[in-house]
Amino acid sequence: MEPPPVAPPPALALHDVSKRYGRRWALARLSYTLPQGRSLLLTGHNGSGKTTLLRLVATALAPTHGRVEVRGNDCVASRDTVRREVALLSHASFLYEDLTAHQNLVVLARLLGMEAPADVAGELLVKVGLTKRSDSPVRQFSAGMRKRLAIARLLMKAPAVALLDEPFGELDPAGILAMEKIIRELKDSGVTVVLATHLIEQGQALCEERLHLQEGRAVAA
Ligand SMILES: Nc1ncnc2c1ncn2[C@@H]1O[C@H](COP(=O)(O)OP(=O)(O)OP(=O)(O)O)[C@@H](O)[C@H]1O
Repeated sequence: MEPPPVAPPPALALHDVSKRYGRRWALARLSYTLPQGRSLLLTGHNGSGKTTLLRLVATALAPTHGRVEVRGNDCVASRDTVRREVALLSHASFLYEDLTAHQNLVVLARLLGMEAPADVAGELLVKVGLTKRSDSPVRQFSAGMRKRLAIARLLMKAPAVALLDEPFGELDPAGILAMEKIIRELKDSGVTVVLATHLIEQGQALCEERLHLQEGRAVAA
């Protein structure tokens, strides 16, 4: 008789995670498991720890105590593996200011070893509604345009886990609709979405699970 199939590791696992900045605990003894195939809405007031948690998962920070795992890989011990699987859309957009939108995406496409970088870049600019400004340098971009270009970068990376920190911030109504569509498409293609937002209605419509933080602890929403 065949042995029973091995269950896939969770998309995300937090094992008693704490993070301290100086004397301030931003996260305190957080444990949580997100099964594969589910998406997570992260809520909480300003300063409750959402960005800190996303940065731990993205391996931009290490926990002070405890362990964070992405698809069974420890975010500290297997940092390079995790980095290949996650992408973070954050307040800092990591764009080359003097390059155009199109050039920014071409640079990334080359780094990722893609064939036809210019074509891939062009298609993504259509998707995020930036074709009219594709040849403008990023330093001339508004906050919302930067957000659109940042999500194009994330899509190009095609991560298994997409970490979205306030993806709707700075976007106009059409941009919010476009972002919702992009998030739905990510989910439909099997990407795990972790979405931190103050727009709870939008977030609940997109995510099956919710984790609400209060002063770095998980509490009932
Ligand atoms: N680099 C840092 N140095 C010191 N303290 C920090 C740093 N980053 C965050 N903090 C503190 O950690 C706590 C959690 O901050 P965090 O940015 O994770 O919250 P947040 O839930 O994302 O807030 P917001 O909704 O305002 O984006 C806050 O008390 C904040 O002041």
